[in-house]
Amino acid sequence: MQLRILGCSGGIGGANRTTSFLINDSILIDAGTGVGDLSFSALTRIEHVFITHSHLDHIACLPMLVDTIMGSRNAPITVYATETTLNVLKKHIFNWAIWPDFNKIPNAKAPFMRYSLLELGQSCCIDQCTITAIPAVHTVPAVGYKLDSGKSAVIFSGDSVCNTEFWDIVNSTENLSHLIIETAFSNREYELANAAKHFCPLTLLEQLKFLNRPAQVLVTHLKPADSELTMQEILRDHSNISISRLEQNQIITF
Ligand SMILES: Nc1ncnc2c1ncn2[C@@H]1O[C@@H]2COP(=O)(O)O[C@H]2[C@H]1O
Repeated sequence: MQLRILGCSGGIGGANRTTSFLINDSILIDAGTGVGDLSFSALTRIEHVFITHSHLDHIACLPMLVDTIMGSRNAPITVYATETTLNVLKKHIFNWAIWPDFNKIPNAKAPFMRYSLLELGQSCCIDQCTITAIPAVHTVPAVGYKLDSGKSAVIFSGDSVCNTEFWDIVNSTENLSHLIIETAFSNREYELANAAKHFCPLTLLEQLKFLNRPAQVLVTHLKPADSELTMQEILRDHSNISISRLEQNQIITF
């Protein structure tokens, strides 16, 4: 199974694309601006979109994805998220003002897009990949995802400062191969990181002390202003962890 990183930046500009990961051809984890680089035919193969939370950098391409492929698929595209996140999408995005309600187009019985509730702790198995919503702590209700092929598992923190339950799940995942974890800001933005409920290297490395499995740690969601500095601070101060920057277009086999 392949996880392709379409975007993993905390912002835009130049080659930066915001969070979106593609599993094989058909499953998206978040729909940030990285989705926009896919070819039209690759877009039409997307069937399932799992959303971590409602922030724009994680959903920016969802409305245009649905509009672009609507006439080219026989089945609706399914958007999975928690109830709160689905309600935000319904009320604030697919509300006819920001974007048409593709859950009612061409008609409510056979729409181009349907919603599927996936609550915290729930799993969904698609094409032999089990996707489980795991706890996240952010400024809006959020989840991370565990992606398990059976052979190995990748855990994605989403936008989150971690909590005990998160580490319990990470540490009890016996086949864990990769942990994708966010660090948006450098240490000089310590206060902003705390206010925005993101990690900076200081808080990330404190939390990584709870990791007791030999997984490859991949850092995501670096804000462009300080991305180099943030990685330097992580690499300078970490100890005994296999840690590197998650790269756009990286392919993780799991
Ligand atoms: N007080 C704040 N709380 C939350 N986000 C903030 C705040 N001030 C600035 N931001 C920015 O708003 C962004 C919203 O998306 P992010 O969570 O990726 O990152 C957040 C920060 O970069």
